[in-house]
Amino acid sequence: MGTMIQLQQVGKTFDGNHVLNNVNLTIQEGDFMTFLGPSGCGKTTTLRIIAGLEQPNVGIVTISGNVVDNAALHQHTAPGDRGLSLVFQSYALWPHMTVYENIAFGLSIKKLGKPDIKRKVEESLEKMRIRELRDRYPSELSGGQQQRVAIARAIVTEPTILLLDEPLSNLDAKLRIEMRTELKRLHRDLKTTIIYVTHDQVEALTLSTKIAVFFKGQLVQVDTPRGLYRNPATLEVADFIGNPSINFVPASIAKAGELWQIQSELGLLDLPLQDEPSGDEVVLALKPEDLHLSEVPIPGGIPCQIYSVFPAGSETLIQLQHGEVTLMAKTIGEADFETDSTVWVTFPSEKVNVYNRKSGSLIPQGGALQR
Ligand SMILES: Nc1ncnc2c1ncn2[C@@H]1O[C@H](COP(=O)(O)OP(=O)(O)OP(=O)(O)O)[C@@H](O)[C@H]1O
Repeated sequence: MGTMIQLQQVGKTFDGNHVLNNVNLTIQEGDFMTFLGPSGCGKTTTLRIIAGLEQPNVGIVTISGNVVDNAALHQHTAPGDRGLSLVFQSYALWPHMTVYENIAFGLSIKKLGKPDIKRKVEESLEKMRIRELRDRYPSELSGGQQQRVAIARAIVTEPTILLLDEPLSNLDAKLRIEMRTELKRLHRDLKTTIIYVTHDQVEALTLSTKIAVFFKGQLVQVDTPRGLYRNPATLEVADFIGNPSINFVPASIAKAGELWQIQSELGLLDLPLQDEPSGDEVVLALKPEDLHLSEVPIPGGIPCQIYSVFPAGSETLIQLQHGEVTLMAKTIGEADFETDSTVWVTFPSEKVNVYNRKSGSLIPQGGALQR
């Protein structure tokens, strides 16, 4: 798999405001790369720069080995000349054309024969499950139906790169999940490189092969969904990923032989770390699902008060109190815990993430051998 798209030190300012700073990113052929981050962090701007709709003020953009933007040389290749079929799902549908005609349009300008066009349009209608809408006009469609037509129109030309900006945002919860399945299958079947913008972490985690996380115009982490979920690179990312939010516990740290001894309200913890902490203050991050609750005292169990219980059908959230520390635990299924009763909490020490308190950066666990 070759490199499809590369951004080197890309920066963008709008009216003197830096909306992208020093973005370095490589997208491989066949990746399903999702840009994830809170509103206004620069995801769409990055996508538009790749498409050529926006010009970076700084940096170089390369597509399939060709430089398409070099800010220093004032070099800019127009969107249509980037040697790719770029398709924005958000492009509006043609109002005077039926669904069928909208989808067929891209093929007819490619001068495909009528029978081929018909077959391909029928296929993409089928894939998006909108066959019954083929003769309607866009004004006769719901927002979600329009989105599905737009995706069908995007995939019918079999582009090498598909750019999708929040394509499922208008769909209701059930349809969203169905369409996620369809998009995932599409990616597998078409082997297209997909770049996908969303602020929905579940969507990012379920669909992508890689996720690029943006915060305030900075690219803070590029990782697989699993890597991102297990080891968020900063406290900010850790706070953003996971529902309910991850638990943070301030702690102090000191070297103890081969290990590091970490002291917090939850007690003492000895961990191997790959790097030296940048000071003696750290923050521990514990995922709600990694906390195990016992109704009887167990060795190493931290006594906690049940503050509140939130049953949610398939899972139960339990808010716990230990001294000044509040913890959220998540268990699968129904759980009958009495409010104000005591439980004993344990967690696997290898699942704990340690962050430098000042810089917010992760100090990965593991000895030198695991580097
Ligand atoms: N044409 C423009 N002129 C001025 N400012 C702009 C322009 N386009 C984007 N911005 C600003 O750049 C920042 C990044 O915008 P961008 O659309 O890339 O964010 P985003 O992460 O995609 O957000 P959202 O999820 O809300 O779409 C925002 O502060 C936005 O207001």
